[in-house]
Amino acid sequence: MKLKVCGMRQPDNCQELLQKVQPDWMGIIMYPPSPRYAGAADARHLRLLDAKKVGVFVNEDIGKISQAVEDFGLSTIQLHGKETAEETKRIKSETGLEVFKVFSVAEHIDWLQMEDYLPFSDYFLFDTFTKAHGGSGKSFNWKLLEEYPFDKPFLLSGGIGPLHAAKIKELTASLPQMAGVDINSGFEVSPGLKDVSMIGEFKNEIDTQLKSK
Ligand SMILES: O=C(O)c1ccccc1NCC(=O)[C@H](O)[C@H](O)COP(=O)(O)O
Repeated sequence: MKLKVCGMRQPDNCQELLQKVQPDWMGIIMYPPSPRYAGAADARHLRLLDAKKVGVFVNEDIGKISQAVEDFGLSTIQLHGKETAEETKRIKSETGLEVFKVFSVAEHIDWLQMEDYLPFSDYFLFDTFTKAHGGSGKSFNWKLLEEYPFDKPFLLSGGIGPLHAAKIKELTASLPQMAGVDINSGFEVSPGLKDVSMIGEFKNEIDTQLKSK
């Protein structure tokens, strides 16, 4: 089971996470209003980290995305706003990087609107709808994913905490397209600072329960 730890920023915290947990991806928030926003000063140390780094963008200009790819040494672009399929296509082709397209879930999921994104997204990511776009700490109704109609792998996100390991196991057993989880505020000491021990325990738990992924 793949693990993305989002909202990383502080040098010691990033190093500790990489040494002790080795997540598949480390998310860096490129959206200035977020309390987890990482700016130019953070790029100086984040660019040196030997990890797959996901830049999380909200309706961002392609020029700024390309600059951030250089400044932070990104491996992956996460599009967390209302980016169209055409914009997603352009960002994918201009950067040549892995792309996660996010769909924010409120009461229901419109599967049809996702079809256009299939060729330009390496993973879909489902997060809880919030006016702040992400990092809400709230879960959506995961049962909605039982109707997931595509082969495209996806990551589950939104309000995941240490007590969700068993529930995640149940979900992934019936949904092989669920490739992993994205965790954030449920494992924080304060915005942008993670409790690495807690993440390590959670990873062990989902890995033992999900040996096949
Ligand atoms: O984390 C943020 O502050 C954030 C702000 C704006 C857009 C996206 C943001 N986070 C992106 C993520 O991938 C988070 O992991 C995801 O929203 C889940 O967060 P949480 O509900 O805190 O687990």
